[in-house]
Amino acid sequence: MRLALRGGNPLERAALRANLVPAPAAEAWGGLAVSGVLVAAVRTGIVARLASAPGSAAQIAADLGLAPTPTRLLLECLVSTGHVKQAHDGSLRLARRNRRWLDPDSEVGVARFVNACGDYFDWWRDLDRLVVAGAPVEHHDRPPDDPYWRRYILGQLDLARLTAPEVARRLTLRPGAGHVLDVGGGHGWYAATLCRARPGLTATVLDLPGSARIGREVIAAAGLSHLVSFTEGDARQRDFPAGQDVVLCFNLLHHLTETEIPTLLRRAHAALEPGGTLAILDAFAEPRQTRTDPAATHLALFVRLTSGSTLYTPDQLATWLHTAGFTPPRRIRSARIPGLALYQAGKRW
Ligand SMILES: C[S@@+](CC[C@H](N)C(=O)[O-])C[C@H]1O[C@@H](n2cnc3c(N)ncnc32)[C@H](O)[C@@H]1O
Repeated sequence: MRLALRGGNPLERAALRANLVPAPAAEAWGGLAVSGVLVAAVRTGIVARLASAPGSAAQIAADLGLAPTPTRLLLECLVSTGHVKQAHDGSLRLARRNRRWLDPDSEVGVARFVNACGDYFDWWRDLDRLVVAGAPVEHHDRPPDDPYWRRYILGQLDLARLTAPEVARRLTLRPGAGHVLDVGGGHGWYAATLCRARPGLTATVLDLPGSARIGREVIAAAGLSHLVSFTEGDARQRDFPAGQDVVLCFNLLHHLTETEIPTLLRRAHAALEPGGTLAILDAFAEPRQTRTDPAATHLALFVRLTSGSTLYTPDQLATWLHTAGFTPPRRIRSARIPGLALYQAGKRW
């Protein structure tokens, strides 16, 4: 996936190709600007307002009690990026392409993830501190009642809703599997979707208190508390409850260090019944790819910035799994899950 500066017309494209444009200046300025506009449009309620009905900039500002001129300017930015369309009479509406992603009522909406991205501004600002001193943000160390957890976990829920049905469909579980442990499961949506797809399954999510608190609310609001329960704890420090048929470990490894992961995998192995399944969903470094992927390299740096960790390679994962007592992992490919890889391994002994 490219994170690219593109010309808007043939002349601009030619100027870019001829290296007449100071691309680094445009990239340093423009990336933040596009992100800031989207985050503010969600946080101020402009996106939700546009999703409910079209309106002029003045109407939208009045309805939401916002400052008229900045609201108009922000809406003009959204029109310029194609997120919003303007009719001849000046009324504004969410562009059809973006409605499915930004409408709060859309089942695949990601507005809450956009909202969560607002937390990243401060972190990127301090990137030079990481590079100088090596000190990450450690965002999981916040107190459990910090409002950050809600933004974080609801943002992750938006992404999980996109992929959970396919993940639930593609995982192979042994017949009669009854219990799932979702380590670092946060919102619990992956576990809930799996349980709904396979009658007879129930799940426990093990997560830090700040995440578990939000996850409980998410699952209760969906009426799924009979399928998914939560237990609070640090997966690096405690054993996992025994008797599991399935252990999920989704988007957690990239928050952990090379010494923490083998221990966690040994715990997962100990918790599983014979023949049980471990499933791992995560972003991985792909050193064998000839072309470097800008989205992946930036994600690797982001992970270092936020958790002091990194993206690991599939080979590292295979070695850790082998040492912990799992069968060689089977990679489940999916075009619907860009940037993420789903692996499944069985308990070997
Ligand atoms: C990126 S989110 C992924 C949430 C969910 N598994 C998903 O894939 O959408 C990472 C989750 O791991 C949890 N987590 C991070 N460090 C943890 C730890 N040491 N013990 C337990 N959970 C942890 C976070 O609280 C968060 O819920």
